[in-house]
Amino acid sequence: MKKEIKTDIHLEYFDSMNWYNESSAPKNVPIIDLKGFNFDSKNNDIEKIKATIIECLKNGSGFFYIKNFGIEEAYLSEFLRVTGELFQMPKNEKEKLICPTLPLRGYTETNKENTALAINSGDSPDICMKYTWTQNNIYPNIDFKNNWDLYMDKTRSISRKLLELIRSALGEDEKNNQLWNNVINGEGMVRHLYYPDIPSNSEDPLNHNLSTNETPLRMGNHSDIGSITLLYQTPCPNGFVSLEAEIDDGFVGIPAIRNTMVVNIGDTLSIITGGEIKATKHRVLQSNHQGSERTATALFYFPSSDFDLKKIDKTEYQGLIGKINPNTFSDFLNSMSENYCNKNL
Ligand SMILES: O=C(O)CCC(=O)C(=O)O
Ligand SMILES: [Fe+2]
Repeated sequence: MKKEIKTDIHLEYFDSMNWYNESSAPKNVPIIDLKGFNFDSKNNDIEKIKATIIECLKNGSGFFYIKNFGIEEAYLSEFLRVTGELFQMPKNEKEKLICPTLPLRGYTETNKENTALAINSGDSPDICMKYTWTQNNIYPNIDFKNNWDLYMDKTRSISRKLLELIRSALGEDEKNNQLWNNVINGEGMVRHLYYPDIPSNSEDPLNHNLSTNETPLRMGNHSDIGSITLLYQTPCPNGFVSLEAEIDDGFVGIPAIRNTMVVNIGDTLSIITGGEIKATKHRVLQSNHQGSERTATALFYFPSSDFDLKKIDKTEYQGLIGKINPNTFSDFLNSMSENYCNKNL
């Protein structure tokens, strides 16, 4: 049955946001237009798109934008409105959506996770609230559920199609590579991150950056662990560019460009291609000034739960796996999730 989602209510608010335009995309981060794009047809555009993506993933930044990806802005604005309401709920109501058991899902309070620590690439708690959608979800109301189901369906299907393109561009056999099949027939996890306006010099108890001289961060430098990530970000009102990708030994700002999503590759895909394509690290900066509230909605696409880690040299995942010795990707993911919370806070 087709789900009806109300739209357009929130669009005016979108118009007032401080979006960047396409000319602000960094030079090594191409914007790929998927307009009218039929992922199945064999036309020139597909070849051009494949070539641009592969060049970017092999020799470029590993980050690209997509536009005209088939999700209406009116729907996205409604999705963000419904989701924003969750974060505005009273603390005790939000706490009812905290889920202590696996799989990782539901509401997560700010500073409770430490992405960088989880993958051994630093120690910097995530200064954002999160809400996660995967299986056996807990949610505030049916309107919310419908919006999130749809977001999951749409972004999962884009991810899958992009992965099919990448596989074909790499010349991989469509049938016989079981690891690739498990990657393509994967599962999604959607996480919405709400970064409150906590400038790096603020006395807010959630600001852990106050005493450090290093670059103030609200998420430490990391690569994603799945196969591909699609990120829909909204801009900071003060114009601050918060997301940065590590490109050629430096960090490059990835601004929120209206009507685009950011795409990057995770460790799993890098590993199964023998490092041929890269999982670019990235981090999220904290602003020195007020007006730095932002949101990011990530679809992490993971291989199917039976993706056989035994077929992969586990040293490839060293640093992530730690003491655990998982056989399948879902064991791996669950162990990562368990280790994810910053128990020192
Ligand atoms: O907030 C962002 O823009 C990026 C978040 C991110 O990298 C992640 O959750 O893995
Ligand atoms: Fe990430």
